[in-house]
Amino acid sequence: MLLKSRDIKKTYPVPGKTRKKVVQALGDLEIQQGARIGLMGVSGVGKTTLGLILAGLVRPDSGRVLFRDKPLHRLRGPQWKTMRKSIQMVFQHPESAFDPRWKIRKSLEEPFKIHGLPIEKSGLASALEEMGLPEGVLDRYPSQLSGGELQRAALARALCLKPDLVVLDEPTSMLDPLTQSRILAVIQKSLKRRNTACLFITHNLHVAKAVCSQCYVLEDGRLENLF
Ligand SMILES: Nc1ncnc2c1ncn2[C@@H]1O[C@H](COP(=O)(O)OP(=O)(O)OP(=O)(O)O)[C@@H](O)[C@H]1O
Repeated sequence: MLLKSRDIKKTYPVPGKTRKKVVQALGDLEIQQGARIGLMGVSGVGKTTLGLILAGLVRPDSGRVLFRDKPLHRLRGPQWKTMRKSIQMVFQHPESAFDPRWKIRKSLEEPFKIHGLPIEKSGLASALEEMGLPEGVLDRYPSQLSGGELQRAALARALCLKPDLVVLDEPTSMLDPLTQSRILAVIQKSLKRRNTACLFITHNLHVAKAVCSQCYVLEDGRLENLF
């Protein structure tokens, strides 16, 4: 098993109130190597929170996340670094995922530097090209790209690291329907080629059915199998 979570609970402070906001994902969620798993649920139910926890970016207050059968949030040193490279997340709001002071090239190169991997210049350009973006995008700042272009640059950045799992949080929400269907096809091809698993967070049942072989719904703090 690549990743497994059980009975996740996370609380957030609410400004001006003593009672905290509780986000729960009770039950099991399992992701096998190469699987395409959907996650649906109404707005505010906690899908992004669960995605962040599964990607190792937020620590739950209670519950368990196992990455390759080891407690994810207890990994340290080289094991933590390996997990950080193996699990990538593409955020719903791509502008928050790019440093506004950096050109796209630096943002795409940075993860390679962090993980001590060689940077293939042509690799970056072809990752962008795969997402329908010209190489010239590398020399632009995030503010010089549209929301949809940034979203595609974020997908290129995550996938060119060849992760084992990518958490995609509404990764095509800013794209027009035509580009959306093209990019969804590209995402699926890329996942299949590298046997990359994905957790696909979406509000769109048609998209979930097109992309995923299995889909969970988070409802009233419980994970249920939708299909
Ligand atoms: N950093 C935070 N601080 C305080 N509250 C937060 C924080 N992040 C999320 N929340 C709250 O936790 C709840 C779950 O948020 P989350 O973004 O996980 O939901 P979601 O299902 O992804 O929603 P959407 O479909 O609208 O993106 C919401 O009520 C939200 O306001």
